[in-house]
Amino acid sequence: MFSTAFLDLPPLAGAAGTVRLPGSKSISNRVLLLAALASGTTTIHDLLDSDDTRVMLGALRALGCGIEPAGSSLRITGLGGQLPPSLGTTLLPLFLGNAGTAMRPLTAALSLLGGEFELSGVPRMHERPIGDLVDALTQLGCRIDYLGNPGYPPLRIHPVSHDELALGAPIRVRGDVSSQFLTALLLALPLAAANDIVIEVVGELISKPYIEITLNLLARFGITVRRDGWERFTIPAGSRYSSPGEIHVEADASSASYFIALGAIATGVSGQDGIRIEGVGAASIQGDIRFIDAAKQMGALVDSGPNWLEIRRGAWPLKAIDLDANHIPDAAMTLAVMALYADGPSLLRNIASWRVKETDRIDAMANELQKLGATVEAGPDFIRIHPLPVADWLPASIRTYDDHRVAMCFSLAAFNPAGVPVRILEPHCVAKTFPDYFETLFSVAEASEVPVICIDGPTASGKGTLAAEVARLLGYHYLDSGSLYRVTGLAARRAGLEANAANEAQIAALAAALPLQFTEGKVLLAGEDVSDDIRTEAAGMDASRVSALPAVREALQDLQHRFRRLPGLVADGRDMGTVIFPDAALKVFLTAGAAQRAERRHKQLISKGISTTLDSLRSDLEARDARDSSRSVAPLKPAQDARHLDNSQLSIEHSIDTVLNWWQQVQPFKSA
Ligand SMILES: O=C(O)C1=C[C@@H](OP(=O)(O)O)[C@@H](O)[C@H](O)C1
Ligand SMILES: C=C(OP(=O)(O)O)C(=O)O
Repeated sequence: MFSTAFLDLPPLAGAAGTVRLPGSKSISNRVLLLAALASGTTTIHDLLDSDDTRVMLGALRALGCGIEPAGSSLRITGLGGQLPPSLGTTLLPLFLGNAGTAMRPLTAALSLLGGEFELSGVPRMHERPIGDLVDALTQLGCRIDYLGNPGYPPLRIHPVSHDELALGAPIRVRGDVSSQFLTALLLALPLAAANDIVIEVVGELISKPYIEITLNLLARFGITVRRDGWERFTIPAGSRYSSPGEIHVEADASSASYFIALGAIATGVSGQDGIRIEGVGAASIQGDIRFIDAAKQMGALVDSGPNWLEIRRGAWPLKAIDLDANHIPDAAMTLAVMALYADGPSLLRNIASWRVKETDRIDAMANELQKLGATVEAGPDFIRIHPLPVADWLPASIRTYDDHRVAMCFSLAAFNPAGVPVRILEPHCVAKTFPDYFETLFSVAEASEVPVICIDGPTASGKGTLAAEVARLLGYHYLDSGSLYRVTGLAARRAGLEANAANEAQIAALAAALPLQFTEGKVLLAGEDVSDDIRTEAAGMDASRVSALPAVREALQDLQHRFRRLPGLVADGRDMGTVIFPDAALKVFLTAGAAQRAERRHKQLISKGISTTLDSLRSDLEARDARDSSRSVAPLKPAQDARHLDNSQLSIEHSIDTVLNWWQQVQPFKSA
């Protein structure tokens, strides 16, 4: 996951390949709750691991459910419809983040389970309505207090015995603000179904397909709800949750919408065409699978099987769409960005519920689309988006409002024909349902040019620390080119290859494919931390022998180029800006006086228990500088277009700020 303050997406040129998507949020949280209410154990395969499921799991654990890993799956031991006596009458506070699928169903279930609970969430959760559900439950005899604003969480739930509940008359619930209120009642009321329980929906039910998910999963847990249209639902007398034993979670169809759109928008790359999505297919039980119909209407070519989808670009520009999107409220946000690439204005109607989700999504989408340059009209329950001509695209910093879907759908704007980059602020909000969204996008997308920052400089100038930190703050990859010969030497030694000309081709092949990663100050070779192994005297000797082999030098050059991957690279070394990445957008030549560098190295060595003198270190450094800058191959010299940074008197923070400021200066973004 990207935990950076912002993530810059360079203009993306194309995309192709296969993605396997994480589990459905709506299915995961329903199955977790049903497994918790049932007796016995349920093994859940392919469960989503994200903020929304973590808060649900945290709550279930606090309620006394058994939760243990079973390989890559999760085994839940249910409560059998009863809270453990150990919970007693003490107040149990439960924090549910911003998960509607946890807050609403748990409110209903806990009201019927008995016990004292306090349910709260993030500030936005306290602005998301729950009054219609609380009204339905209080009408039944449940006791729920508002701890903040009436109609909204946080809530205090008090115990009531089932004898006190008025279950004889139909329970009326409004369905026109959120379908999750009805879902919550359907999931929880089997707890009290001594007789038939009837639920009547007041007002036009929205987001209907989510009710179908609920009914489908209830059936998997042994409860068959009778349905009369969308107005009346009957939970039969004697209904009991019975675990299916094992259950698989489909991949998330709403998450699939970004990749379906990607297939519709992007041209292929390197001879490959189209996006294949695995884990969800046309037969999905999720309503958002109907996004494929909208995508097809806009021109996408879609093939599908039971558990996969394949999407290719068809019509281009896309065809404008006019759609009642009430049945796909989440995925429809993706259409709003696709509309930028259409042949006329697109209208998404009947989407008033957007205003009470993670943020006011109608306002958020209108604001951010306008920042890209688009003309947008919005009203209480619609949004109309005009396509964006090539010349009108602006490089924008997209505010994400702590809304995962805003972050994900705006990434699609990086495919703009104008070649402008897109900045996504607070990209970590995707953790709500798809923590590795951007990594997944980068695994199939290709940029015409991946940005590179080069930091070159003499030994002990602090370039490694500076470069690694700049990379971390930007979410970029990091290349410590100075360690490459050492790692190659080590890899050759481990493969039993003496570092000599006879083994040159083999060592070069090894070097070309080194599975290397530089993270958190460590050098990882195939995931193993070799930071100390490459610093030994012997490793130094091996390094200098392999570096004398021309084929190895060439292979390492290719390897270094391959570090240039989305979303960007910070490379440190001696010839990054001059030889390896001459087209880098920012080159920094980092220096410090020999005295300061000797002092830093001295401190470093002392801390490792190695004794040495400042004077000898300083003369070694000066001799090495002279050798480095006079050698014929890739001498240490600043690139012509490098910016010089002498950090002799600067703190590391100051150096980092300087480089980041320079980086901002070469970016086209205006502030958010
Ligand atoms: O029941 C569910 O799993 C959901 C129902 C929908 O909410 P509304 O019914 O409030 O539209 C949807 O937006 C949400 O992401 C998940
Ligand atoms: C509306 C959403 O979430 P929630 O389940 O919290 O309602 C969503 O995921 O788009």
